[in-house]
Amino acid sequence: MSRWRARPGPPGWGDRSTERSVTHATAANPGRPAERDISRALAALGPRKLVFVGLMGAGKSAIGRLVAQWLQVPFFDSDHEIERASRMSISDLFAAYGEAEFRALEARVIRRLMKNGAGVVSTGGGAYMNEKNRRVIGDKGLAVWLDAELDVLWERVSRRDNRPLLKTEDPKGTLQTLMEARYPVYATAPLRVLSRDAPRETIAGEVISALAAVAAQDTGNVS
Ligand SMILES: Nc1ncnc2c1ncn2[C@@H]1O[C@H](COP(=O)(O)OP(=O)(O)O)[C@@H](O)[C@H]1O
Ligand SMILES: O=C(O)C1=C[C@@H](OP(=O)(O)O)[C@@H](O)[C@H](O)C1
Ligand SMILES: [Mg+2]
Repeated sequence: MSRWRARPGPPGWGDRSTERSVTHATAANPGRPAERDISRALAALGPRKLVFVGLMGAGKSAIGRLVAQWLQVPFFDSDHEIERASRMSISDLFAAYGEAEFRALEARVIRRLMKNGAGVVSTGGGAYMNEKNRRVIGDKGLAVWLDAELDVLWERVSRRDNRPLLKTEDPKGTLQTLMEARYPVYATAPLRVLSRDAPRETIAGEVISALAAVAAQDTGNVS
């Protein structure tokens, strides 16, 4: 058994059906899950990073930030870190140096972000396609795939033109091609949550539940 696993809890621990879900939402924290679920999620995470993967527009950056806020752990967005380090926007980086250079920077940033204990990392949509990135994420983190249908992604990404890979004649078709190539790889992530046309708090709450369920499963294995 690895170090980070949760210890057995009191009777009823893991039997979600017998417990009422008490929400700890406040005006400052609308939709925040019950403290019990937050604790379970943190126990499952241990000293690792929760790493959001998925296609552009899935909500990795938005949901990742909210989950980190609820768990009260540090939040990092790999694209933001790349922009900070290079002092360029992702679009300018692609234009000036090309995708290969961006991917090299991305891999370096991800390796760095996976260090130093618990936290949440939102990756850019291409990061999980790199085998080395998947390895470091698997070693030091727990990946959650925000799975979403094409129309949901398209509705979100078409609002802004900050995604260089979509600067094509048929951006929706490009998104679909990326889906076909990438979804089998995203599907190897240990956790999956369906990102859809629902409030951010709903999706973030389902991420917390998915993490909490990891703790419950582990507890079930300890006897
Ligand atoms: N559940 C949601 N409901 C409505 N809008 C959302 C939801 N999740 C994300 N968004 C919005 O969709 C856009 C893309 O989200 P973002 O977090 O940038 O995705 P990603 O990082 O996966 O590309 C942003 O404007 C974000 O605020
Ligand atoms: O899918 C991709 O290859 C990319 C996704 C973007 O991040 P988001 O997924 O956060 O939009 C960003 O890293 C870059 O434009 C490339
Ligand atoms: Mg993002």
